Amino acid sequence: MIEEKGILFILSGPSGVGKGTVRKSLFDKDTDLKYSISMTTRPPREGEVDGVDYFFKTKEEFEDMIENNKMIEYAHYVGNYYGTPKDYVQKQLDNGNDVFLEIEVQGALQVKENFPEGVFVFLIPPSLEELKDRIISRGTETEEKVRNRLAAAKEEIEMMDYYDYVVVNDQIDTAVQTVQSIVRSEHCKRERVAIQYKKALERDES
Ligand SMILES: Nc1ncnc2c1ncn2[C@@H]1O[C@H](COP(=O)(O)OP(=O)(O)OP(=O)(O)O)[C@@H](O)[C@H]1O
Ligand SMILES: Nc1nc2c(ncn2[C@@H]2O[C@H](COP(=O)(O)O)[C@@H](O)[C@H]2O)c(=O)[nH]1
Repeated sequence: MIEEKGILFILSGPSGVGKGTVRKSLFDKDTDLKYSISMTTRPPREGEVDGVDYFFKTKEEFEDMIENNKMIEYAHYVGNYYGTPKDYVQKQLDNGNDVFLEIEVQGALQVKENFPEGVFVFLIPPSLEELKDRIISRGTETEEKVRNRLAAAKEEIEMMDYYDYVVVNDQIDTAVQTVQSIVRSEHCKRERVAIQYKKALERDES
């Protein structure tokens, strides 16, 4: 009997490109995916709920998780820690469920080392001007933070070659459909491989 593990999908890209917007819209359509809620030391924004948007932790709590090897990846991004707790992701994958991470680039590259079979999707903005407008119009960051996030964005965009897919988030509906097609086609691909593998085993046994 072959245990079929779930697929790990990683959506990454610069701050403000629309990762959260795309992910929420995708989850409205694709209920089979499991979203891994990240942990962070940044304070909650207005309307954000602990355990829904993030697990909000103190620096000490976060560092304790790191020391106890309980994170799949983590990054220190523009003044705060962000990371993916290990237990939930591992359990879902072991149960055959597909898991979706929405994380920044340093973390995605760590995941690639430990889960090279993951599917890595990079979201890019139509232009840097549009990226700046999106971060500013969201209204969540101070001027200094916008500057820091844009500086990080320029370095992050250079890393897109490490990803399996690059999707331009110009029109939101098109970007969501593209990510949904990637999820579906990767799923079909793995199912096909599993079927071929089972057939090969059956042939060997007979
Ligand atoms: N295709 C799009 N066209 C225009 N505006 C968009 C588009 N996609 C997202 N936005 C807007 O851009 C802003 C940033 O989007 P969002 O918060 O989803 O980005 P993000 O990549 O998740 O950011 P962060 O990494 O900082 O969490 C939001 O105000 C969102 O409504
Ligand atoms: N490496 C990780 N990055 C993460 C994780 N969760 C979110 N993020 C990314 O951090 C930045 C900033 O997020 P914000 O909510 O303060 O705007 C953004 O790019 C997120 O995608 C994580 O678990 N690991």
